[in-house]
Amino acid sequence: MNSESYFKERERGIFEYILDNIPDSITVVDMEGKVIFFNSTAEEYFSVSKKDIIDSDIKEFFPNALLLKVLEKKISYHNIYNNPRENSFVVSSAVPLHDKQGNMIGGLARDRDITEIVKLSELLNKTQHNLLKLEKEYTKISTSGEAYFSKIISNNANFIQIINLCKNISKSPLNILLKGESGTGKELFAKAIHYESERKGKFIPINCSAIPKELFESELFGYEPGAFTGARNEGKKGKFEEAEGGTLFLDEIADMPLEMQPKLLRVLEEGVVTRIGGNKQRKIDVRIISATNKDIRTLIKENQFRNDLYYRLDVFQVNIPPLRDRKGDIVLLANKFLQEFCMEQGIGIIEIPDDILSIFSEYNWEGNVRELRNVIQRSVIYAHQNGKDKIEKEFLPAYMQKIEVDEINKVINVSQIKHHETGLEEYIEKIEKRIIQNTLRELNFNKSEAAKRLKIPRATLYYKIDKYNITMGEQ
Ligand SMILES: Nc1ncnc2c1ncn2[C@@H]1O[C@H](COP(=O)(O)OP(=O)(O)OP(=O)(O)O)[C@@H](O)[C@H]1O
Repeated sequence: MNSESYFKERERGIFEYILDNIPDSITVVDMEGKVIFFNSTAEEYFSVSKKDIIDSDIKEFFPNALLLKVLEKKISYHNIYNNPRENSFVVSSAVPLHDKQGNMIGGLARDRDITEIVKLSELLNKTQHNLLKLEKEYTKISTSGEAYFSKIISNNANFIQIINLCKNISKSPLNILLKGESGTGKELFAKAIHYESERKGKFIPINCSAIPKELFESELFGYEPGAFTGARNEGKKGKFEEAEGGTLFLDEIADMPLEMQPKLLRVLEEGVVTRIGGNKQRKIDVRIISATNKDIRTLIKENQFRNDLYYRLDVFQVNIPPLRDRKGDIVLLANKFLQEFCMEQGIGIIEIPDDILSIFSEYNWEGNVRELRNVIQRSVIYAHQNGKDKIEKEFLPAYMQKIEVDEINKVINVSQIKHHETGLEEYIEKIEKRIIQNTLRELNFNKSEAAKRLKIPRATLYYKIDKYNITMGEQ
């Protein structure tokens, strides 16, 4: 072999090596359809060996090969989807080959295996389908009564009783009056009762203190086309109609204008509404849950609220206690909100140290759970911005920072102390022992100084040191 043909042969070797190692299959045919090149990837794709196919007619192996069309029509084909074998998918392109003078001398086909992509896309379709199913399930569950009641958390026995009571009455058609300070969770209760009731219609909330007096009637009962200037041409459904088959939540009911009250009473008594400007009576099946933080009986005495309406609304009364009367819930709720916000912000859990919990349990919480939620949200943001993993006093609102915490509260979280398995006496003795030990240690085990500090006779101190088996000196 002369040197020129040696180099040509070598070049061809390198060229073949490259083509054998690309992820696409390559097939080259001459004008008669004889296979003159078939790379290793093609061998794998089509399970045909080079030695069998080279110099053979491509028709014998692939009667529908795209290359046959190229030879016949002398044009290129690009990205043709092909399924040559079961469970095997390729995208093929085939082009004519020309010599330097522009004469067609054969064709080249390139096939890209997309089996994995097709399988992944099938998997994605299946996953999307399942996700859709799960989304539907989730919507069903998350709007169920159980889901709503599980949002109301408490470890206060009285409060838990109230939750259970509400669950029990939710399926009855009784109108309910929820009484409680602002932010105690009245709306949360109203929603939970509605969803637990399994009433088919919607839950429609309306805040009586937020609607201008003049618009009240049209908001509640709706209006017919052209009922008044500024009315919509097509008329409008009122909240009663929107809540058909469901629940109408009248929040801040005490703020219902006096002149509206007899109209509401009539609807409740007759079970029909008539839109403003119309005379068609529409039968309605709506359960009313109302809520107030005012004492309606006082308003009745002051002629600000109608007695007869009050009795229609207050068929069943639920009193929701303020947060300050269920101190144990403060820690529980604070931690729940903390977790929620940290998750929402995508940050690690921030701790609420005991001294902050002591401030929380000392504070009056006029704004109840809503205020607690806001304080936690604000503190988490400040802690995160300052790169802290704990809530510090300065992250609290200024009015809370001023709160002086009771001495015992500082050491132990009083609101957390409850029945202890050792029994009261033994528990108190443990605390007493710890106080004596700490005082002695602080005073370098000087007993007479410790007795003075603890304001007990020396003999009593000796007795207790003996009783509790307190060792003198650092351990
Ligand atoms: N026991 C509870 N458990 C969990 N979250 C609660 C609880 N009570 C109230 N919340 C939350 O506190 C916030 C205030 O509750 P809600 O709006 O129901 O109070 P409200 O009594 O209706 O207030 P207002 O009288 O001002 O309308 C809401 O974010 C609610 O989810």
